[in-house]
Amino acid sequence: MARGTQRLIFVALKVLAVALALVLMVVIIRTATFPSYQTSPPECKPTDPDFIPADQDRLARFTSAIRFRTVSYERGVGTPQELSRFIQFIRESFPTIHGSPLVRRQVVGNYSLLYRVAGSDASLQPYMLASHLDVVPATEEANWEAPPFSGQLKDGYIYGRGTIDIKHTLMGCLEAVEFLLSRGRQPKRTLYLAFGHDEETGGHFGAKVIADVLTQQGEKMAFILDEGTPVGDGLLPGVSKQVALISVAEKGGLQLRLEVDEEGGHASIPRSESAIGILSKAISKLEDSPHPNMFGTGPETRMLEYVATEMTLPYRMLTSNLWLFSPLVAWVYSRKPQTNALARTTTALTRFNAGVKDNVISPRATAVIDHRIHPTSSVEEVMEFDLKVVNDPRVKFSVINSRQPSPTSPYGKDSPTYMLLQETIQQIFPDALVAPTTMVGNTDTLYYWNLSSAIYRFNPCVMTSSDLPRFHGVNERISVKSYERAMNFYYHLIVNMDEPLILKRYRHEDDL
Ligand SMILES: CCCCCCCC/C=C\CCCCCCCC(=O)N[C@@H](Cc1ccccc1)C(=O)O
Ligand SMILES: [Zn+2]
Ligand SMILES: [Zn+2]
Repeated sequence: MARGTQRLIFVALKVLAVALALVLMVVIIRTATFPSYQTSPPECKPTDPDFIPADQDRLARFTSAIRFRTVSYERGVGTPQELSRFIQFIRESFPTIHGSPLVRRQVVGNYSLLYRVAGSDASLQPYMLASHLDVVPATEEANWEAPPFSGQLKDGYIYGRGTIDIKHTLMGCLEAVEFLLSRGRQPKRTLYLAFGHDEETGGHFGAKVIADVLTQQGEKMAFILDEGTPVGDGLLPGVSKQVALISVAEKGGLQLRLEVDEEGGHASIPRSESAIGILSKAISKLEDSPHPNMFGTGPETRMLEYVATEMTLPYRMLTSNLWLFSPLVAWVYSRKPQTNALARTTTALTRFNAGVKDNVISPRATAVIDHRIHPTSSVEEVMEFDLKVVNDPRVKFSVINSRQPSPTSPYGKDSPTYMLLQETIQQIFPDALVAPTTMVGNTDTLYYWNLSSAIYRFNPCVMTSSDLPRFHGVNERISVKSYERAMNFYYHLIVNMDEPLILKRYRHEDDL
């Protein structure tokens, strides 16, 4: 090798070594100095004078609520009589709310409830706590440890459909307001309680109508809090502490029907391709072609940064240096369904129908695909992607339902409402970190976009990964302690909203 070439290689190696040393230094410095986003407000204790205990009466009210079979089956098909009975039960169970001159109650869309609790200072913008009255059906009843509509108490847990989705927040909000009013207190800021009756089938006749009513009344909310992500225990890799996840955005949705119509006929004289075969190839292509991994562009990235300082060293190093390791973390995210759902638009094949008889070639095959769209993508982008992937004019696409991803609500120290939520969560869950994230399922908040630019989705309940299948699944349950925390969470949120110290600390948005 010529001496000139040798020298060049030597210099190149030296430059590379210096560059690597510099990168390593930056990685170490960032790991050591990465900021903490957590706060430590005073903990809420059972000895506090304004602690709401899960006493016999409150537990009896909650278990009774679980016994109402307020099931939604499909769009427009629910259980109207049971909803009416449940509404009557609510009316009788919370006498202070329903007798208070401060409270106006409206039944909206026949079965949804909208309460307005008048604040003492009309100059302050109101806010809204949302939940829903309906539940999904309970299947596999025989596999439940206690019947799904029993509200049975077993080993410290209340069993039943709706215990974590979402009658605990519905009843929790009502208990909090009842407690507040029965102590003769009036909030400074007006608050709304909005309870839709068909969230589980898209909210078309409940939340949508609530939103119309509020829009007609010209209301704008300082913030809205609806059902959402839980306090995760062991859900985030590399974090041993619990992490309360506040969803500051919600994925969009695109439900597509795919249809192939071909000639059918006798199974003894088949053609080379059938409707079933053509459709199978199309959906198999879609399943094999995931939408791009968007890690690094949405709240899923910030979620990691919010807990970075509490992570084990390898994770902490990666998370504090996403400028370098983002592709690696994106790959890690794609490996598990829960994190994969946060990082990209997902594709779920939910229905496949064809054929009527063993020896008849079906002239028709249909399938349904349920996409959940990443906050940085759109319905149009997803449609275009799918058409390109399938690339077969024999496969007809039609849209069953679509919703764009939500706007992202403000979060972090610059947002007083987010900080109010964070601090309230840490009062009730003192061991938990708090982080923003994206809601991968959909909620009634879709209809509330025009009412507020600060919409949050949170479920005040600790959940491990083994609890997640209980959502819409078998053995849905909540511990008595968790229900107690839910009631106190809403009560403290209401009180904190009027607490000058907390507001002063973060006050620099006009709406607060
Ligand atoms: C590190 C990862 C942490 C991620 C944690 C994820 C925790 C997930 C927690 C809860 C998920 C379950 C709650 C989902 C509730 C969504 C409510 C729902 O099912 N909505 C329906 C709405 C709908 C829309 C259109 C037609 C019918 C119904 C839905 O999304 O399908
Ligand atoms: Zn729900
Ligand atoms: Zn649900």
